Amino acid sequence: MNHPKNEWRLEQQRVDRVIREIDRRLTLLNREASGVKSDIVDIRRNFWEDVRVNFSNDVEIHETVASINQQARVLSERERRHQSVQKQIDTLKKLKYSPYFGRIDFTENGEEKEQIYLGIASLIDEQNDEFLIYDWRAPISSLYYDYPPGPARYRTPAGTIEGVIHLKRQFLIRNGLIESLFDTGITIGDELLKEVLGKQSDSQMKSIVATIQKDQNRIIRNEHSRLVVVQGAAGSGKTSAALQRIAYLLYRYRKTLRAENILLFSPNPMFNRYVSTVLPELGEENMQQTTFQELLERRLGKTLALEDPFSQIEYTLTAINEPGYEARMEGIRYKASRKFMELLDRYFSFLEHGKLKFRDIPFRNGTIIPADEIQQHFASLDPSIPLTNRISLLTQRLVAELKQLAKKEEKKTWVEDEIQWLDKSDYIRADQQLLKEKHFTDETFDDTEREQKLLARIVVQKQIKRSIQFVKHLRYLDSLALYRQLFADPDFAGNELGIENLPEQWPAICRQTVAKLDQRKLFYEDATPYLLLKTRLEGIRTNTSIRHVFIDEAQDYSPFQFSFIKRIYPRCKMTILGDFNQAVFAHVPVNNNLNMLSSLYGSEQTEMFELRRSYRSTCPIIRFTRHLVENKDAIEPFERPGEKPTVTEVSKRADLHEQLMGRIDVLKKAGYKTIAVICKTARESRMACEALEKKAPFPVQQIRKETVQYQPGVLVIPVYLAKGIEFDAVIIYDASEKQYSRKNERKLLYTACTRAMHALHIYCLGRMSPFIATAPKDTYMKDNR
Ligand SMILES: Nc1ncnc2c1ncn2[C@@H]1O[C@H](COP(=O)(O)OP(=O)(O)OP(=O)(O)O)[C@@H](O)[C@H]1O
Repeated sequence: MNHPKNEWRLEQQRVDRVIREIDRRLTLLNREASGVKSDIVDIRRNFWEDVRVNFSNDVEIHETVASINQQARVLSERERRHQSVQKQIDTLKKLKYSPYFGRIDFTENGEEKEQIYLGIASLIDEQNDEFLIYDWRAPISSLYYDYPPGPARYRTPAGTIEGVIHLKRQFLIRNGLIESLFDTGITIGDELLKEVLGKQSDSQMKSIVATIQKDQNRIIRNEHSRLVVVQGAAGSGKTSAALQRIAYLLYRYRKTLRAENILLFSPNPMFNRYVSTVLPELGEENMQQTTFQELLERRLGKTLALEDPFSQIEYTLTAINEPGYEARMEGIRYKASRKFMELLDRYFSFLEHGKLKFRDIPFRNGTIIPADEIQQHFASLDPSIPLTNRISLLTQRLVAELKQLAKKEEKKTWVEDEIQWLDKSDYIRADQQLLKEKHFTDETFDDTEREQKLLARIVVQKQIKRSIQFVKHLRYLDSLALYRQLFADPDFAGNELGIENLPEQWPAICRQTVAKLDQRKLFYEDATPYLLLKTRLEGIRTNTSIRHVFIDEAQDYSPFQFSFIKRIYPRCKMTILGDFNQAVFAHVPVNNNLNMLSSLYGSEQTEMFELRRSYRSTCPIIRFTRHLVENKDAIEPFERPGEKPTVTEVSKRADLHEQLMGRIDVLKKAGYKTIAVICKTARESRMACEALEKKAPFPVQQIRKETVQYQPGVLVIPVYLAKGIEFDAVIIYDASEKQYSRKNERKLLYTACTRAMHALHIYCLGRMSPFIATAPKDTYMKDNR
């Protein structure tokens, strides 16, 4: 819609007025910040002068401690104030650059018309209490995202407010100047969105605050469900909605919720960095981020070498001709399935009525309580007591026994030898103890003997402490041996647990698992089931400080993994986002979907959302990529113009590399900032990178699983590491039928192609993949060389 010049001028005048107000505030806040800062410097410099220090007796010590605490409190109050002022300054600076992005004129029924301007934070004119800017998260702001002009309503804590929107205006303001201004009607084509999406990417994700879509807004503002599940097409804004939702929750619950109470599970370490600028852009601190692998490593400790998911996927894609491959694949799928969960349940019941496995309790270089003695103690406990309670009782008993045994040890000769190696501080401790007991007179025979006894106790305590810790941490319980027992005899599950329908290759799966465990290594697929068994026996260390968990790329998680996360964070709400068309891990069944997640908290506590419209790629790219999946109708393109993807078949690898170089050159000249050559595996990626590096007059970045950050430019990456990330231009290194024709490779190819924002070029060494061949011919341009 065109705007009369006058209208534009009036809006710019308002921007200028708001910026003057921001400047006034900034001057005041900067003054306050420097005052508080000099207070802090003064307090730090004079800390010890202002504290009264006297350690001459108990009363003085007490007063000294109180005085130090008082001074520390003053200091930390000033530091907090400084942080808060600094945060306000940072937000105001962002507002100064771009005060707002939207306006609605709204008449609440029975009230006067109001102009509402939306930005990343609220700003009130202190003279007349007028809202110059409304925070986009304020209740009234939802009108902007939810309705076109016409009747509209929004919810507030006090009830629903109804009225009419007369005008909905979008702005692009940079550096205080209005660059564009659109009024949106009911028409679909969203000019601002087109403009935003048409931009080049860099290596960091952006906030979508100005153009949040209605269906995304429902996810962002959901407050009632314990579990929010989002199934969304590639590029439909799942990650974006998740990050905006975090910002929303931080605003909505600002009195009780902090960024450190929110945890995001990311697909890989590079993704952590990729999304890390979104919340700061909105004036919020970043939530905590982790990967499931990090969680496993923290919980498993260093006792076992754990395979990572990328090594597992690399194996599944490259080891097809190796012996044992089929068994391992079947094992990966089975160990992630509900059937295996049932098997573990039965095994747990079996253990409740049978024997556990124990380790000897160590003391010095030997054993103080052998495993079979622990087994006897355990057998003597009443079997009707629940297993975990019996384990607690056993632990108490063992600790008591260790204390008894320690007394006996004090009399042994090794103790005398060790007394001479004690520290000076141990002698002082013994002397003080004697003094305290008021038995120390002059040098008497009795006192020397008492001192020897005390020193003997100190020697033994130092050693026995380790054994007691060993028991208290339940390391005497050999959970790994119990997990191993499941596989040690392939008939065990059938005969002892009554499990039918074991996988066809169960004996081979058992052999592989045992062989791995005996090397003190753990396949990735064993890690979560093993931890679940371990925690059911030993109890679980829960984390109650986390109140919201977000899981992105959730299609790659198994039911075991969701259960495990739920057990660790028992109090939290969860937001789970995924796309089953991008399930690239071998454990995910081909026809998987996220509906099964409703069983996690029950359907009444769960809300499911679907995002169909894909924003990342141009319309021609989406028209092509949606044919790579089976449910193409669940993907709708956003009308952004661009070139059709190209598909080129070449017969020789040398020609392929030649062609890639030519293509990269054209893309660079066209101004694309991030150009990714996407390979199927890390192995292919290494080879491609070496070949390109030899020819390229520019740097080529090879992305490995350890990579945490990439720079704009040319990069070579295996598809499973590109999850969640996007690039201006994507080149598929080799999409031939050799590479992508099995069922599970369809989703891999779809994931790779959907990383492209503006340009997609597919190369095939030989004939193209059947997944491409079945796409309508008019959705791509074919180029035969
Ligand atoms: N409402 C929106 N306004 C502007 N840009 C948007 C919007 N929604 C999504 N986008 C853009 O679309 C792209 C894809 O978004 P995002 O990465 O959040 O999608 P996704 O569903 O997580 O994708 P994938 O499943 O492929 O990882 C990003 O560049 C994002 O900024």
